[in-house]
Amino acid sequence: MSELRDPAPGAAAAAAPYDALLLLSFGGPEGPDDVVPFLENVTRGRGIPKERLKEVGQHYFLFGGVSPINDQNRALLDALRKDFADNSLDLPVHWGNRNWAPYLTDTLREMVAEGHRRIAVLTTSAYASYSGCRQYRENLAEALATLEAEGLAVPRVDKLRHYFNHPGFVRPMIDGVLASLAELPEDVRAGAHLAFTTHSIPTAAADTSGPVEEHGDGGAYVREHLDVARVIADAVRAETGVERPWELVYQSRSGAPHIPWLEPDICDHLEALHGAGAPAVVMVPIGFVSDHMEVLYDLDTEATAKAAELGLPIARSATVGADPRFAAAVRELVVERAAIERGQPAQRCALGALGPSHDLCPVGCCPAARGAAKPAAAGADSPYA
Ligand SMILES: CC1=C(CCC(=O)O)c2cc3nc(cc4[nH]c(cc5[nH]c(cc1n2)c(C)c5CCC(=O)O)c(CCC(=O)O)c4C)C(CCC(=O)O)=C3C
Ligand SMILES: [Fe+2]
Repeated sequence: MSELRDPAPGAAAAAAPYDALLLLSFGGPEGPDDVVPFLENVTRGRGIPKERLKEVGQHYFLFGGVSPINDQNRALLDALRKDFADNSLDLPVHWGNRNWAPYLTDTLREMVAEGHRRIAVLTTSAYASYSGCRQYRENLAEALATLEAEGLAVPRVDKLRHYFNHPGFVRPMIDGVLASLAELPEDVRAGAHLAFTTHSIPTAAADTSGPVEEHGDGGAYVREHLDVARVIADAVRAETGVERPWELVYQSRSGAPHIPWLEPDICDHLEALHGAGAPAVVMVPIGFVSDHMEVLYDLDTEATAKAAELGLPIARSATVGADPRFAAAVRELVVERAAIERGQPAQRCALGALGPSHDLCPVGCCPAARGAAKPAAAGADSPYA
């Protein structure tokens, strides 16, 4: 079909050397019978207490055993395909997950069978950290090793740079905060605080997130989130003319209680804000790409119930999801990286103070906390070209 279109001059070559994009995500259960096996996939070898697993299973059962993440990814696939078609970027988009069907290895096997050899990878995780970056790179290496063992061609996979500060990721969230403020009762709107939230991770993982020179004191993970929070808070102030207190807080902690994770938790934060007389709060889930379970349960259910109990007016702003500006940002990231791989100049958009993130994770980036180091693809230490 694509041969029948009349591409804009140069557009057909804009993705070269890439011949496909892979959307790489977390995966989630599609019904009640999937919940326990899914949780086993997620937590294999990770030392999550049984009690916590039972509790998280309940979150999924509350939603009929269906994770919202799969439909979110289907919507993002549609948005990407539409954006690429509208902009004559002739690049097929495939989808594979770490923890549930469609599994990454199966998707890569199909892509190889279709003849794809040079694949750009977009993960549904915007920031540096072991869980959000290296673990996906390990999953890619494991999948490539499986293909190799099956005697199949091993494609080259390049992970697109972290997009936490890309305007196409940040601007929809700014609009989301403005919309949430408008939803609050008028008498508390001007005094509303902003609570930026992200996934808590062990402090040891935060401290070693990002390239080695960024390790220490929250590492790249905390620094990147603070930069995005500041950009959004500044833009909201510029738009509303109101200076609002804001803070970066955390949610969705798991792991054993004696291991320190990033704090404060959103629920404790709401309590503290209420105690200090804050009239209202907007929760801004900057750490998440779509409205998956962490957002729908931990914020929209648990934290929202906490606020109701306190009598604290609260709103939760939108994640980017399948926003067309995010789809366009992904196209820009592909075209940018493709130019770099061809040795040509590229436009690298970024808001905030940190600048565009690296293309290739350097050696020592986001190490795993436990066990021997596993091979990781799409980085300077990749065993694959
Ligand atoms: C940084 C980060 C992100 C954000 C970046 C990104 O998006 O990748 C994220 C996203 C997600 N996490 C998800 C689900 C889970 N995460 C868990 C456990 C953990 N997450 C961690 C970190 C992160 N997780 C960590 C350090 C653990 C401890 C165990 C380990 O070291 O691996 C567990 C086990 C039970 C529990 O919660 O304890 C579940 C079920 C889903 C799917 C939701 C859905 O189904 O809609 C999504 C998008
Ligand atoms: Fe998680």
